Amino acid sequence: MPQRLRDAIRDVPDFPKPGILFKDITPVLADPVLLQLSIDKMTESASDFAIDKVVGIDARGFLFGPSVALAKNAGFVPVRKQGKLPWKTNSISYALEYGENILEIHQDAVSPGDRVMVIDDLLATGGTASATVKLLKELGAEVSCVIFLVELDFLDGRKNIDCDNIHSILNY
Ligand SMILES: O=P(O)(O)OC[C@H]1O[C@H](OP(=O)(O)OP(=O)(O)O)[C@H](O)[C@@H]1O
Ligand SMILES: Nc1ncnc2[nH]cnc12
Repeated sequence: MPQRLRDAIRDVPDFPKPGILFKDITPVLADPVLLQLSIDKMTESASDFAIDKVVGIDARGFLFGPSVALAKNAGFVPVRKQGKLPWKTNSISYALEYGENILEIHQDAVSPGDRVMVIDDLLATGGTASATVKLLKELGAEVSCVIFLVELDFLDGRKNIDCDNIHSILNY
């Protein structure tokens, strides 16, 4: 079954920039069996942790985060690209495999001592996830684990993320 998941992820060369091999997860989303499997595997990866909040990263972390949050009996918190969150925010600039941007979180989205799990679809350089972990730690949260569907091993992005428990369902 994980092989079916791996086979469903489509390689798109030179997107969004020349030289980038883009891993397209939309065929996984379109298949209810593979979507459920992805959510189940991501949830299982965090089975050792009691979690107060699941944090999803804009935008593809939102595709899995709320379902995993429900499975973990936890709330969901969005970390968003700049200018999308209406209340008081903390922000951080970061670089990713093909650009740079600013991420924001609501200042009241997590409380000091909250045990949080971070979810995204893919780990490349780790710039995005590392910035998210920094935002959460600034607010006093305890980042229990960081979970991805896909990890690009050759970029070694996990070394940039300040968390002892990083797990991916599929490695390339
Ligand atoms: O490990 P990194 O090098 O930081 O790259 C990984 C990030 O890049 C993608 O997001 P993107 O910024 O393309 O946004 P999207 O989810 O809105 O497509 C992906 O969903 C991760 O969030
Ligand atoms: N190669 C890649 N494929 C899909 N999403 C990405 N985000 C960063 N790098 C990526």
